[in-house]
Amino acid sequence: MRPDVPAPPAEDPAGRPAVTLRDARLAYGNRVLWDGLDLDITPGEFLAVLGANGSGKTSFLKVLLGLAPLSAGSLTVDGEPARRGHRGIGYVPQQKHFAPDMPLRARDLVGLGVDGHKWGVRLRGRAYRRRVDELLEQVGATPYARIPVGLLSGGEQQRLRIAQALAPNPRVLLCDEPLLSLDLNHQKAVSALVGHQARANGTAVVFVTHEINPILEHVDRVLYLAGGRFTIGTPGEVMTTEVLSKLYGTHVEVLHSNGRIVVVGMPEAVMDGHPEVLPAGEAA
Ligand SMILES: Nc1ncnc2c1ncn2[C@@H]1O[C@H](COP(=O)(O)OP(=O)(O)OP(=O)(O)O)[C@@H](O)[C@H]1O
Repeated sequence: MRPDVPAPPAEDPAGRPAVTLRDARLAYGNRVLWDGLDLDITPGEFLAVLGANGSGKTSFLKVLLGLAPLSAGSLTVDGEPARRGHRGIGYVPQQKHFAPDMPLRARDLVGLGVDGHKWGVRLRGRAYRRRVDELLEQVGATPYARIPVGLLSGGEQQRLRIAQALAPNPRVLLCDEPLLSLDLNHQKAVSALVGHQARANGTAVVFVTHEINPILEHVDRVLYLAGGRFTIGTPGEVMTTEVLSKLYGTHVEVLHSNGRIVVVGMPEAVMDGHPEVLPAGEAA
């Protein structure tokens, strides 16, 4: 019988990036979300994707998931063209509640991540149970392991989704606002868990968020999207008044206080999700 616990991702002998985008463009009609995007995400890197509503953060993940085709340019994920159902990708979708009558306990949901979503009768050994227990423990879900998922709170359900996505030890982990509806302690715990997944297991993390502060200590680079433009760099390089003002095309103020970053004065048109009012242009 094959072991139920996945092995850590093998070192890539070629040292190739986990994700490679070249001259990538995504546009819906004449609305350009980004253009000329060149990006290598290396194994173990933690990339935060930031931007206002409608700037294209979720669309970026959809492209990596093979759910939306690039309008131009190329993309490989784990050395292959992006495609649906890639086993090397873990995905934490934007939060949706499970139906109250969903016939699945919390530990069963996490177990689906461990044994590859295979339905039907399976012999599940001690290694499987140990891995599920470990994941439940890591997200603080042990106390509700036997409760049907539909009866859990939004935050409790979210922690299970994170455990499920981490279960196969993915090469690439895509997270779409995973901290929404988590309290501060669980935001910290989940951020640390995802950060640890990157460092310890070489998983490349792409983390979409409106709020960089809870993940700041784990982030290597930021991809900041705004008004059809983007900029990429370390948080220290990107989160400055000068860089974000250039990106938004108007003066915004980036304040640093007690280790937190606050962006003040983003233009209404961008915050309203109508980025086409700003000219699409080159990367800042
Ligand atoms: N399939 C589609 N066809 C046309 N337009 C789309 C499609 N998918 C997304 N869009 C548009 O692209 C823009 C970016 O959407 P996206 O969901 O990627 O934004 P976001 O940055 O994740 O926003 P939010 O922070 O509100 O979740 C939006 O204006 C959206 O309406």
